[in-house]
Amino acid sequence: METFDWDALETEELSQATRAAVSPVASVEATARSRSPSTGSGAAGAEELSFNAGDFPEEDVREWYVSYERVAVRASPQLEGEVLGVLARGRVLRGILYHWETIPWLKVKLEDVNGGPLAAQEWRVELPGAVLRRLHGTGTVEVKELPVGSLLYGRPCEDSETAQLKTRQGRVNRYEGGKEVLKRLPDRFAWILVEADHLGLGALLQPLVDHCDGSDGNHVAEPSENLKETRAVQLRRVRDRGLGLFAMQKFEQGDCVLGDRPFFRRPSFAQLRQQKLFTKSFREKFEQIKVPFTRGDEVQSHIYASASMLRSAVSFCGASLMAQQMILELHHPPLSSEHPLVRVCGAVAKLCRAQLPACRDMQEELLQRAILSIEMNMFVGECCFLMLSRMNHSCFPNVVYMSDKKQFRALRPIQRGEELLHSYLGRELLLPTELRRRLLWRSKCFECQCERCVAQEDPMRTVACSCCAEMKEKYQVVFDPGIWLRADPSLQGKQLSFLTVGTGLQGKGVMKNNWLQVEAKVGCGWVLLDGRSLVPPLRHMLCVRVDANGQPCCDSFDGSPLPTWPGRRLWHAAASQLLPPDDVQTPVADDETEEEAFARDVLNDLRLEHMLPCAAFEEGSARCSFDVGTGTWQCGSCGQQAEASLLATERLLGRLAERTFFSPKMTPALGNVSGAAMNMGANLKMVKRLFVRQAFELSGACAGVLGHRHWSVQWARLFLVDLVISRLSYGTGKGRDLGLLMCQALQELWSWLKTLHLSHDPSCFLLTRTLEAQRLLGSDPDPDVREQLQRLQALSSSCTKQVDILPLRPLIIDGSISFQ
Ligand SMILES: C[S@@+](CC[C@H](N)C(=O)[O-])C[C@H]1O[C@@H](n2cnc3c(N)ncnc32)[C@H](O)[C@@H]1O
Repeated sequence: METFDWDALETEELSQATRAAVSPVASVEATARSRSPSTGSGAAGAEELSFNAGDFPEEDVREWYVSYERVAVRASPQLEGEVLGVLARGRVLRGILYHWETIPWLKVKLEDVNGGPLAAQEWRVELPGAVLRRLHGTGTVEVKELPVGSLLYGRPCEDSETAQLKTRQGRVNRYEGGKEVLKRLPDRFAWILVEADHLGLGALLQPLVDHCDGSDGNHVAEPSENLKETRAVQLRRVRDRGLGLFAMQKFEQGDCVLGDRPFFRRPSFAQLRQQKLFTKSFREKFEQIKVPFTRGDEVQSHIYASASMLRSAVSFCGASLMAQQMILELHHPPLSSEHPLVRVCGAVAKLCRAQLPACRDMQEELLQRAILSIEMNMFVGECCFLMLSRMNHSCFPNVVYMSDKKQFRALRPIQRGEELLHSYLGRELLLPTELRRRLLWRSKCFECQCERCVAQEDPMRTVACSCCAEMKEKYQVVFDPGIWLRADPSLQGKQLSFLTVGTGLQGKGVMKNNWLQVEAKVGCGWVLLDGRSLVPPLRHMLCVRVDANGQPCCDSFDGSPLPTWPGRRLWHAAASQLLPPDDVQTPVADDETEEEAFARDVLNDLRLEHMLPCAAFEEGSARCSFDVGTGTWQCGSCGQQAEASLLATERLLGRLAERTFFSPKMTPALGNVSGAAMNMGANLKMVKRLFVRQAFELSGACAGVLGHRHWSVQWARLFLVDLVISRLSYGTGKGRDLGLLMCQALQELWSWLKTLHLSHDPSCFLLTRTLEAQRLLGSDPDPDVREQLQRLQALSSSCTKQVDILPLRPLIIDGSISFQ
């Protein structure tokens, strides 16, 4: 789509504005008087139109916004009035409504609409001695002396030792010998036609109304009666959120709700690098910018200055005046905010201004606000919009942004009066509430209050019910020659029967200090599970869990889960298929980082009693839902609460999962990547073997402690799918077995996403992978593979994908392919 050329417009507009501004003020008044102002009737009851400078009573000023594509700002309230500027749809203005021969006009301060804090103002030379100077090398040269009474158009520039006025022609000192040489003239006013029904255009401006959601008994705001809304979308003020966009008509799923043209594009870092702006000393100082970020009782981290902030600073300074003003008008936190991002942007602005010639002339505070504003309002594709940027966020959005078309489409039917909400998050939508809110607070400085974030239950944190599964759990006596079945859970308990090694037992779901209540052929009673709890300890398990086929799932020596335990089975199989045997078995790698060592310790220390029973992994096993308010899990089937200690374990595993699956660590580039490898796609990432092994161990721990429905396990599955797709595409591998693992993981992911009732169809996250899996395995004659493919086909053919939220990540394991 073509971008509107704001620069071209501004040149034209500014030259006209300059002409108007330097012409005598009286000429505007004369024009107005000639149209018999006494015929007008102001919105606030003004009987006469007056264009005198001071006539702008604050009590009559209201907020408006431009609802037509573009509107002209004129020197007088008449269609022939000189055009001083053009405003785009979405601009918000403060002005007073007047009627001029029944036609409504809005009176605005010219400075407000034509540059805002950056606007050039009108100045007059008051005393002799004003000299226009041009910059020359490191100093200035005198151009000419300006006679008393000359009018100038420019902006004060306070950064030099002497206060100056910066005009297009050069600079003029504002004070000489302590006296004011230049005097600023009062504000000028301009006019904008509010409604153009008589021209067949309808409303051009709309009053900015407050939105009432009805919760306080008020009606949902409707368009003003006088000014009928002709647009499908309206801008309103929303409590605690600034502005927001609202539907003025019904939309069906898939309808285009709103499109816009970007007014600003941020250049890529490569483009900036070409300008050789950044010196070594700049870089060093830049890299030191960081501010601590703490939230609640979470571990403290830092917010660092980012390269995108630099790009914002430089591109803002190089943007047209109009674009600069529009950026500053977009929503951003006040500079008084305590949010660390505000301080980081302040430090970046200060550094840029001090060290980059491109930013030297910009006021520090404006630059800080600009960087913040761009951070808050940037869209995919590095664009800023006027209208689209007013859309608020929800983790349960009703519209989705299509970056190729630069428009929003309805994700579901939308009613008239509903707020239009899109998600600022992409794949992060698949994170639990706590993490989503943290991310939004960190990057966009607000506490999300959407229905997903304030819901009592967080389905992302659903875990398997250990109690229910325990009821179905099977055990086997492994201690030779056998153990006693006792009437009570104690060594003093009456001996009921001797159970010989190999005896099968059915768990009753009750465990007390390592004593398990069981049902044996001979009757009910208690057995001790772990011999290590005896005094002196036996250093051996007495009974271990067995799966549905009677196969032991735990090591008979220390009770640790075997690869056959359902919690680990998939991940052990994945590691064996994708990693060389040495990597699966080696306990500690030489090049282990501190972070990796920490993760290993966490996994080793995981308490065995948290490990779920085998039955927890069976189809349809009971689940515990997470209550966000109390931080507890409760089973929907047996009503039992999970152990309180599970919360800390789940948080720890979640933190590791976030680091591991959400932002997989990449191995630094390994030598030269040959042309053949380049064909594999620009985003090919290489992951360390050790990292993959640990990731699978973590996957097993997450699944084994939390069950198959927890978000961390889903991210582990996505990681597995991406690894397998990459392996089947680019490397060598046992295609059939890997293919089966991938198909199963994909199906589980589809079924999980369906249970979440998200706004987006599961295909927005999974279709690319599913189609890729079908393509890669399409020619495999194996009947098991064909059956899996048919299931995937059924999923992919019945979906309504609108966007690709989670693009495929080609992840190559270090050493698994050759670049020769
Ligand atoms: C891109 S702007 C959206 C439009 C903005 N409300 C305005 O007045 O222009 C993003 C900012 O809007 C606010 N915001 C957006 N969604 C919100 C939400 N769900 N809850 C609270 N504030 C929100 C935040 O201050 C955020 O930084």
